[in-house]
Amino acid sequence: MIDLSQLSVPNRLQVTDLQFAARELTLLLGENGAGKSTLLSALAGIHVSDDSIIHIFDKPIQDWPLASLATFRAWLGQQTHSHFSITVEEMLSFFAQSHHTPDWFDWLDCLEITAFMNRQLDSLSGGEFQRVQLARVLLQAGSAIDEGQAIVLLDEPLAALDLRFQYVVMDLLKRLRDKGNCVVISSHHPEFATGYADNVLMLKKGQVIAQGRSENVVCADKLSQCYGVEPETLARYFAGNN
Ligand SMILES: Nc1ncnc2c1ncn2[C@@H]1O[C@H](COP(=O)(O)OP(=O)(O)OP(=O)(O)O)[C@@H](O)[C@H]1O
Repeated sequence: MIDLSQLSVPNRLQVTDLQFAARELTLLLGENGAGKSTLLSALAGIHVSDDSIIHIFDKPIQDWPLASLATFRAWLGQQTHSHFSITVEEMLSFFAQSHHTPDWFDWLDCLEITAFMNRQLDSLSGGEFQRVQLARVLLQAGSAIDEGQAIVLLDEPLAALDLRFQYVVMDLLKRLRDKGNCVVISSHHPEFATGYADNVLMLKKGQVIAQGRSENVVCADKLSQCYGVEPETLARYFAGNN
């Protein structure tokens, strides 16, 4: 679905030859400032330099009008609060108007949003707000997601979520992937690579330092290189997760 031949953002990111396929969930890992958001926003068609070569469904990304992209590309940026004094329901129904799908109710149920539909957006906790943002971006591309034809790009979808909701969201993303959608997310939770991600892409200082199947990439030496954490510390961390 996405074929990136070249992407160059001076002093931020330099990557070549990356493919993101249908029915695959890719996890982007990397320390703060590694370039994950820069990569995701370029794949989303935002801030793409003229000399970048990225094809979405075989068409150069620069040739896609943003309004067309928005119908099949779900994009979650990093946003921690709302600038609007409206209710959750008002905000979500704005996105529901043109893309109402049966999955809409499942997503609200799954993300447990129905209980606070009448609350003001700016009164929500960080995790509640993040769940509403996830519902919003899925809803926007709802029809394409339902048909398994969407590209779902989420920058730190697990940020602010408690442990249970981290699993809820990862399970939801896995279901979207299983429908045929292409899912690419960034996260600071490498432990979710196993059992959820088909591929892992590790970035450091704007370069890819490792990529491939989760079991080959998420190992102590590569994580140590990626984050600059001692292998012994990582071993303790992963032992604690078992
Ligand atoms: N608008 C901008 N102008 C200039 N430099 C930027 C801009 N946004 C980000 N950067 C820089 O680009 C680099 C990559 O940033 P990016 O946000 O892509 O990293 P990240 O991997 O998503 O980090 P984090 O885990 O902290 O979210 C960083 O050095 C950052 O300071």
